[in-house]
Amino acid sequence: MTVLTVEQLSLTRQGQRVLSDISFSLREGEFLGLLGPNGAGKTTLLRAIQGLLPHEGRSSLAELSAAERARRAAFLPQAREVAWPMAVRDLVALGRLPWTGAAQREDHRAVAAALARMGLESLAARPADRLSGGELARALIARLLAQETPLLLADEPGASLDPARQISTMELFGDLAREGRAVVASVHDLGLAARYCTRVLVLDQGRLVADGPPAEVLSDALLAKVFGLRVWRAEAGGRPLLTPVALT
Ligand SMILES: Nc1ncnc2c1ncn2[C@@H]1O[C@H](COP(=O)(O)OP(=O)(O)OP(=O)(O)O)[C@@H](O)[C@H]1O
Repeated sequence: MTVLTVEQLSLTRQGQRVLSDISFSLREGEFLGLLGPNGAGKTTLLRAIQGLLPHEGRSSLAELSAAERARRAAFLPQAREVAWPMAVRDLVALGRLPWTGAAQREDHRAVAAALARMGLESLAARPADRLSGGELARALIARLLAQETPLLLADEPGASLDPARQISTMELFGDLAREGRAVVASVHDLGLAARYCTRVLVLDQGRLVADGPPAEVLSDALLAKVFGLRVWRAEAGGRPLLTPVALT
């Protein structure tokens, strides 16, 4: 089933074309990596498809009412900050607001499951402004999970996480996709994207320059042209492994 349709989406900010004619659709079961150099338009696209920025063209998600959109899609923004010193458990429970907005049994289950999935049980009562950067990042991912939406949108979910937690987060998103949800994540680590995403979109200066399975899309020619990189390649368990080794 299609969970998101984006058609000819374009966006201009302060006279500059930031996104040009982006079209793609996403089905349940897909873990889509949004790739591109700094300034390529990844954050702008993640926000525009939710209707958070005025744009031309269409996004099926942006057309929904705010309440319905919150039941369809959860969003992890790039900024890892909390405005109040609320307990981690309460921060994660904010993900439940689109559903009941009250402390129902289902909300407690979803919050507990999200805390457990991010290994945060022992920090649940800690005020969120007294967490390390990586712990706060995990709490915000737990809030994303607690929303229990068919579609998850995450802007650099690996930012601030140690290498093992970056891997476990990518594995978690892969598991969610296999369970029938759909995930879109902007990712700078090409190795992680190649290994865990089922599909990648590559943006370059606001244009969609490639869309497909990582093993096909992340060719030497594309990586050199878009990222200015050479990579070392191997394969493990049927999945591509790649590590940037030099600037071209
Ligand atoms: N508020 C703004 N006003 C004007 N231009 C903006 C604004 N925010 C971002 N831009 C521009 O839009 C373009 C795309 O930015 P965006 O943040 O979407 O890139 P990105 O691919 O997410 O980059 P990064 O990898 O650095 O996070 C950039 O050229 C940026 O300078």
